[in-house]
Amino acid sequence: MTQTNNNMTVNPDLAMERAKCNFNVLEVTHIFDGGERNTLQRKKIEDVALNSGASKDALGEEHMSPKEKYENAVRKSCIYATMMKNELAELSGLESFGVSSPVIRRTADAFFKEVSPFLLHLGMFVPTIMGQCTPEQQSYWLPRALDMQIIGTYAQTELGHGTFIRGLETTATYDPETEEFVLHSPTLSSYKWWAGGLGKTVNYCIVVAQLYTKGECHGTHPFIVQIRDEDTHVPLPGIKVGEIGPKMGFNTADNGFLGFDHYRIPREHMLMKNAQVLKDGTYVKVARHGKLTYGTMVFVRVVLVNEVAFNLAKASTIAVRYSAIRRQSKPKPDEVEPQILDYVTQQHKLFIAIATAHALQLCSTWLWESFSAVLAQMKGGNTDTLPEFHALSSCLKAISTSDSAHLIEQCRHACGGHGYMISSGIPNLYNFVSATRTYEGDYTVLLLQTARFLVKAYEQAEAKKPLTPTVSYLAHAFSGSRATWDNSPDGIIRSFQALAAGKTAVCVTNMRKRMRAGLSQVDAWEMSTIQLVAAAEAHCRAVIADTYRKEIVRLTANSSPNVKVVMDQLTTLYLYYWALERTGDLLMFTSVSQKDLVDLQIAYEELLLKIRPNAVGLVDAFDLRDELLHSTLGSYDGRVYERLMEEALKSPMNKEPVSDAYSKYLRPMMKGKL
Ligand SMILES: CCCCCCCCCC/C=C\CCCCC/C=C/C(=O)SCCNC(=O)CCNC(=O)[C@H](O)C(C)(C)COP(=O)(O)OP(=O)(O)OC[C@H]1O[C@@H](n2cnc3c(N)ncnc32)[C@H](O)[C@@H]1OP(=O)(O)O
Ligand SMILES: Cc1cc2nc3c(=O)[nH]c(=O)nc-3n(C[C@H](O)[C@H](O)[C@H](O)COP(=O)(O)OP(=O)(O)OC[C@H]3O[C@@H](n4cnc5c(N)ncnc54)[C@H](O)[C@@H]3O)c2cc1C
Repeated sequence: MTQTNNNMTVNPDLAMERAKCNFNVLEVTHIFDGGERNTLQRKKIEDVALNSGASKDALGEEHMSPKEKYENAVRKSCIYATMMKNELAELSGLESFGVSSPVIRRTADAFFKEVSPFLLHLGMFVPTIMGQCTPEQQSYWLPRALDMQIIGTYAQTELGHGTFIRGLETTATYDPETEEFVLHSPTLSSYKWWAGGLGKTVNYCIVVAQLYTKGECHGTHPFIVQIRDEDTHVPLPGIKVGEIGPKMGFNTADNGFLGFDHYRIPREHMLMKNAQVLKDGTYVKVARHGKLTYGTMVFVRVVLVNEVAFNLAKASTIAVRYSAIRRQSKPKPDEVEPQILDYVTQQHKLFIAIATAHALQLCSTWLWESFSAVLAQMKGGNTDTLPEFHALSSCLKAISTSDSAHLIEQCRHACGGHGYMISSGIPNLYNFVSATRTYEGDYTVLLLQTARFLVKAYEQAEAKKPLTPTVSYLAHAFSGSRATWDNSPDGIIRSFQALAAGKTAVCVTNMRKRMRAGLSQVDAWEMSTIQLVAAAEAHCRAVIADTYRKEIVRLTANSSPNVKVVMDQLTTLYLYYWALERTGDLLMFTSVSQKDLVDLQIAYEELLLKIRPNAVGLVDAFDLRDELLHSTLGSYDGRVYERLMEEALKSPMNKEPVSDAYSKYLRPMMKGKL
């Protein structure tokens, strides 16, 4: 058991599940924390952040008005930020510890059922200062931002444009007379829209605007802009700012709008690491790659893979624990109603969620390490690996957010009616994660970025030129025969690669055909985009499967035999699941036969039964404290029905025996007096 409480009464079904788990849960926790030392450190941090009870609300957040919810979120953000500066900072010592560290995320999530109004400050404002400022600018802004003397956000998206950054309309025109930039919003569609914390919380923001100097436009560049008085918080003259209104989720994030009326900022407030405007207005390009100003977005895409893996782990913990205590139906009349976890269809819904949380977490660590390597190379002036990394981070961001949102919704389905309750915790998880599919680059748009890279790589392979590591499998795309099917894990990964190569080849062939028929290159590309998205998705699935498998083999090399077995079962389940989801593609691009697929389905079903006894152990190994789950259905003790009733009784609707609506409306209507 990874979470103990001596006085806790645990639901007997959950206790039974824990007793029959045949592997060492703590050993698996250590694997995913990156070692025992990290687990101990994380627990220490969680104890400091959560044991005081500061994360709790007197009244459930869901019963508050929007204004109360926001104020409560600010209150807790301030408590949390102060804790981060003091107690938590002192406890840090792990190499990866930082504002975006998964450890911080774990504790922060206990404070916020939705999100903190400081999310963009820590998630994008601070990283932009770190990534886009010159050393002098950094030494001025960073200490103030880290100390929370100023609070900022990242205002890039406008009413009219989000995806197409080059289409942004806000202008920053340099005036050499005063050595200032004049920020202006020329149209309604140029108003900044969406930035988190902008509505009411922040006093500064990064504004992305079209830079004009000496009458010439140099494209979009980032600026640091003060929008509210540092003392009174009143918006400064020339600034029009407000909150954008209720959303599906993120309702404590005060996403905002922002317009400028010829608003002046000092020249030094342009972030000048990658490009500069000199005092006389001369534009100087510093960076060797034109897209380095997009760096914060790339950073957040990397962070998001971890973010959604964590939220999927929460949803699967809730749904698996609930499925262990929930009994329903009577397939065998002489026996008691089974736990719903015993239904194979339920296992099919849930075990892939556990495996995906593992796969994405390991991919996120691997992606983070690749990112660090790319950054190190860029420090030395080498940007050669950036295109491959952009392609990789784009597709991993797209697929991880989309798969996680889908599987969190599947976890809700697995909890039946109770999963629909806000108190189950799942709706908030879904609302949060479904937004990640859109923000920081829409799903389709990012997969098309990966597809651009794949097509270029395919053409290189065709010309027998060397390929970068993540697409090296394309070299085998020209053998002329279909890939040989083999149901071993490595064989299935090779088939996924064959599928990605085959789909890319189809796209290239179709585009060439269309161009021969007279279409322009742009139109031929456009007509092929459905298939290009599918090719990029297939590529990404091959990358995830390969990384997951390799990392598990590496990380369990010294594990105990039962841990090795259960981790191997889960990776195999992941491979079988996706092979069975893509049978049509496998029939097109590999030698797989109908019999092979029937056999694979049976092997998959048998695997579900093997994993079943360890299901609760597997989610316990995520080691998510109850404070993080915010769930009546998923708490460690499994007291589901008691918690559901306790929460229902907290509803303000139950405060009065008879609602005012009775005397106002119901009674007059029923007595015919309305
Ligand atoms: C107390 C509280 C505690 C709280 C805890 C806090 C903890 C924090 C942890 C959480 C962390 C983060 C949470 C953050 C929440 C974020 C909320 C949301 C924010 C946002 O959404 S910000 C806005 C994001 N916007 C986007 O992503 C826009 C998407 N669009 C694009 O990226 C691009 O425009 C594009 C990719 C669609 C195309 O760009 P464009 O300029 O038009 O280029 P093209 O001409 O198409 O391409 C030219 C070539 O350039 C290549 N390219 C494009 N982008 C890149 C890149 N980034 N890097 C490298 N190369 C790039 C492109 O591929 C082309 O190449 P080619 O010509 O094919 O060779
Ligand atoms: C909760 C939330 C928080 C956000 N926070 C911030 C923030 O803090 N700061 C900030 O600057 N922004 C923020 N955003 C904005 C976000 O980054 C954008 O909404 C996102 O990048 C998508 O852009 P869009 O809204 O312009 O969608 P659109 O591009 O208009 O997408 C609409 C549809 O058009 C399709 N489409 C668009 N272009 C193409 C194309 N070239 N090819 C094929 N299909 C295409 C898309 O696939 C999609 O189906 C936030 C958004 C949300 C939802």
